[in-house]
Amino acid sequence: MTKVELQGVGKRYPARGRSGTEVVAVDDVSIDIASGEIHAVIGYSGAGKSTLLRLVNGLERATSGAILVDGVDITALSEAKLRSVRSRIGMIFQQFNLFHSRTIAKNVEYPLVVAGTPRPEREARVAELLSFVGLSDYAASHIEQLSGGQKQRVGIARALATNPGLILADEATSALDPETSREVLALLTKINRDLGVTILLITHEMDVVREIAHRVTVMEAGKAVEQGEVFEVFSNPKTDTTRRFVSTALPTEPDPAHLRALREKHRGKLIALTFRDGGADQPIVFQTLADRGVGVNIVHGGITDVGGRTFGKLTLELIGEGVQVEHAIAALAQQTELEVLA
Ligand SMILES: Nc1ncnc2c1ncn2[C@@H]1O[C@H](COP(=O)(O)OP(=O)(O)OP(=O)(O)O)[C@@H](O)[C@H]1O
Repeated sequence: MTKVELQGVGKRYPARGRSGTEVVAVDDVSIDIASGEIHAVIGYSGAGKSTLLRLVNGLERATSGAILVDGVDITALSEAKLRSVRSRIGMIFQQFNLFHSRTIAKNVEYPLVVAGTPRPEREARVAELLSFVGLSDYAASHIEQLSGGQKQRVGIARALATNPGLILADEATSALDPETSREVLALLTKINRDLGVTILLITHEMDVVREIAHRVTVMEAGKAVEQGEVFEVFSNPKTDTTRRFVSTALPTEPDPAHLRALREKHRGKLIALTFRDGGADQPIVFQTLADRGVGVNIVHGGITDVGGRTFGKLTLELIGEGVQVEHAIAALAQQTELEVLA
């Protein structure tokens, strides 16, 4: 279990050539990652996620701020001391970064060889790791004989070899299909839960965050623009960037063009209701409408799970006499978050 604290971290790259300008890849980012937490950093291309990850494993030096790994500021360490910190950090990559000329067992064994672990111990550990990731039968196979999901399992076994307290995952599932992604995410969840390993992952996929992260930082142009528990951040987004991520994976309100199309088709009053854990649920809403003799069509949206909690938006068409519909809207507004759309 490892705790990571980023305190006002910045990374600037000097201008390239005469006419170039300095690049601020990471700009005053602070993140507290508790021991045993799965923390996701989400952002679009160029937001600074990869740079941030390289700063945490010490492959690059921050130009400002402090990065404390279990209380030790790695920005101030010598290269030799940094290597020792790095040996307690496992890395997982989008393109797996495996040795194609070696067997699966040899790939997993590699960090143990580097760490100087004696051979009998290494062999036992490799067998244990392959069993943990469900690849015991593939020890003697070569990388090209494996599917993408299996390759990532080898990557994960290798990352776990030296018993790290922290795993850094760089777009670990971006190269995989949705089904295989879910299996790999389930394995990461198991590692976190059963072994207590802290995980810092970077991604541009909202589904990854929704499925496994406890807390999230949204990055944009090098800055951390939102941060907190996954449910809190995504059920109540404050920035356009976060709203755009939410709309890729969660049912939200129709955009203006879609709303116009809905309006063409549905002549009744259109309202959007927000459902969240602890709030009014659907039976109450539909009962309220039925009690007032108001008919209803669900025309857009859905309900899903965010960080293990219910969240969603439904756009409804209300059908009935004007005054009944107005009364129904007033009653619903008492029970749940409601917006009259058109
Ligand atoms: N070594 C470097 N030298 C100069 N600029 C760099 C360097 N590495 C990254 N950058 C710049 O820093 C910014 C952030 O890049 P970074 O790769 O960290 O973003 P990202 O969010 O990981 O995006 P992607 O998912 O596309 O990798 C970009 O403008 C990028 O061009």
